[in-house]
Amino acid sequence: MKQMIKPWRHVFKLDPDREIDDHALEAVCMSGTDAIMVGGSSGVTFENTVDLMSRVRRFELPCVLEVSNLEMIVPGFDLYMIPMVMNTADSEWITGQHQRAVEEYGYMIPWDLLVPEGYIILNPDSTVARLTGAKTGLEAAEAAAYAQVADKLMSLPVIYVEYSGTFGDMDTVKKIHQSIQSAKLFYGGGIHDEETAAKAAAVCDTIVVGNAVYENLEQALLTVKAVK
Ligand SMILES: CC(C)=CCC/C(C)=C/CC/C(C)=C/CC/C(C)=C/CC/C(C)=C/CC/C(C)=C/CC/C(C)=C/COP(=O)(O)OP(=O)(O)O
Ligand SMILES: O=P(O)(O)OC[C@@H](O)CO
Ligand SMILES: [Mg+2]
Repeated sequence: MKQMIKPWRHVFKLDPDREIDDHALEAVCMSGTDAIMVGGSSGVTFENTVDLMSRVRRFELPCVLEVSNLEMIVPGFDLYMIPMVMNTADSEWITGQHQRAVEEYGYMIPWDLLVPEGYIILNPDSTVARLTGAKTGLEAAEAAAYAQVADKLMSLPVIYVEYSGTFGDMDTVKKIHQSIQSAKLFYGGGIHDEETAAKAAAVCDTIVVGNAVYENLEQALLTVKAVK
């Protein structure tokens, strides 16, 4: 099951805390994207997550949950992506919440469906950077070293370079990509049209498009074309 992420080149990330009408949701799900990732850094609850999952489930593409709090865990997703923030000193976001989740869910956890992600958060102005106390002012070599810790020491299957809200430094993403061996590199942040999609797709395995869906859907849909 976990292998399903390997060929993904394009993912739309939908936020349960934001409105999307049926017409827009259909366009996103029928766009040719490889998967829908459900997630967000704030305002995500059990209710709004169930609602979005059941609407996405009308379409035939993979639908995965990116877990950012314990309240949003809903059964029925294809996979559960579990962020572990590499560049924070606050262990709460590396193993702390995870330890409590395992304690709480215990034997119910479908381990085969869990995909840990080594998160490297690089936009200092993002909600997620503030929330996790991420050390964002990294040189490319420093970021690449975090990526190698995730890939070569911790054997995480996914490294996620997160510039949520802004288009990042593609040289840094490229250096990270060149430095890793086994993990798949996801990039997200500020991809809003075909051009930014193509630039990001050239330096990572999988691009993730979030806010653009809500800000300019027509342009957001063109990001699929850039990687296919
Ligand atoms: C029966 C059944 C299905 C059981 C469920 C099994 C399961 C999934 C068990 C849990 C196992 C487990 C170990 C869970 C971990 C729990 C947890 C809360 C971990 C913490 C994760 C973490 C580090 C969160 C920090 C925030 C983060 C990295 C969020 C990722 C999403 C993100 C960056 C969104 C960006 O948000 P966006 O909305 O774009 O931001 P803006 O507001 O700035 O736009
Ligand atoms: O919303 P954007 O900036 O596209 O970022 C996508 C994703 O990486 C957010 O977690
Ligand atoms: Mg967002």
